[in-house]
Amino acid sequence: MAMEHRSSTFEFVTAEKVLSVLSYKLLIDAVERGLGLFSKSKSSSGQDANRSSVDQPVRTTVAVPNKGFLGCMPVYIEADELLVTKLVTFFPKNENVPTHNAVVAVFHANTGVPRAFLDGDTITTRRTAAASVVATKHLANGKPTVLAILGSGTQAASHYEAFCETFSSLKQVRVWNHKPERAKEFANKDERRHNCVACESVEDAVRGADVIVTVTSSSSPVLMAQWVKPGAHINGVGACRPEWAEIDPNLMRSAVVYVDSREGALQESGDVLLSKAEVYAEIGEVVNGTKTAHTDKTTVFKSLGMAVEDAVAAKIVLDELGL
Ligand SMILES: NC(=O)C1=CN([C@@H]2O[C@H](COP(=O)(O)OP(=O)(O)OC[C@H]3O[C@@H](n4cnc5c(N)ncnc54)[C@H](O)[C@@H]3O)[C@@H](O)[C@H]2O)C=CC1
Ligand SMILES: O=C(O)C1=NCCCC1
Repeated sequence: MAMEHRSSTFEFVTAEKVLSVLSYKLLIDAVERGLGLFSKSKSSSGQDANRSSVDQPVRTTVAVPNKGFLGCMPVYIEADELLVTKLVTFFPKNENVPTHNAVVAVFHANTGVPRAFLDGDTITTRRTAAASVVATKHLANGKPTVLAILGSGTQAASHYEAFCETFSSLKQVRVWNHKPERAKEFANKDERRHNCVACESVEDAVRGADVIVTVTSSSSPVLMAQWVKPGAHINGVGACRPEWAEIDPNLMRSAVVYVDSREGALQESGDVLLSKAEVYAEIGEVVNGTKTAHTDKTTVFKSLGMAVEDAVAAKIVLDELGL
């Protein structure tokens, strides 16, 4: 009987349904608030009326040797009564199926009963780009006109969309891929990409760019310090393993480094760990006004991805669909 009750109470929300309601307009504001709540939860005392309680341990992973990993990303956000976990796999060598696959499970916070399961690929794709937009809004030096994207996969596409939608000042988007034909395919995908040009080298793509996004599956640095314009802002989105890096260690050490979670970065980010760069702040601390946005300096936002971002995205989907 209990099983019958359960199976009739939770829904599976497909990728199509998620995409139909998860707009960047809603998502960027929600992710910004989520990042702020996450950083506030650790900095204020239990007596503080403005305290927010977000319980989000660092992602746990199990490896499948020479293939990939399964990550488990739980969170509880007291303010929203959200009890959520994402299960995500990353198999970078996949050829004919996506490299990332995920489901997001939402539970009723007062009973622990399952409420809904959502396609997690679409949530991961969009909320990651939304987090980069939030960091760029706070850390870019003025209105960006040139964006460089290194990598041309799923995240490249979502970052392209989210950035073009948010920053009307953008005049040119340059894209690079280690397989040049893939950069050309990306730039020529459809007429909406009229402002997009494929570049032969990373240097051609990033020279003079105001904002750079690294979204590759590379395990060694692709973005070199000497090519980056002083004052540029970089969103480092790939390299989610402690032994992987996408960004020149000299660039990591000379830039002001922001992260999504300090604890996460110190466990998972090869860009931070291998370079021994100092982490200046969490981006949520900038959102909360407790740390400075050094917009006049070269800045790096090292993003690893957080459950709090998945949870606020899931909330938008459930609210919009009335579930
Ligand atoms: N920070 C976050 O929240 C998240 C980070 N990611 C990471 O972002 C990166 C991109 O993810 P997706 O676009 O979904 O993956 P994808 O598999 O769709 O694209 C990967 C891109 O990297 C390129 N690439 C592969 N090997 C390379 C190499 N050795 N050098 C340079 N480029 C190489 C591929 O050609 C492709 O353009 C991955 O590292 C992924 O793990 C993904 C999701 C969330
Ligand atoms: O936050 C996520 O989701 C992921 N981050 C790093 C790569 C796997 C998925």
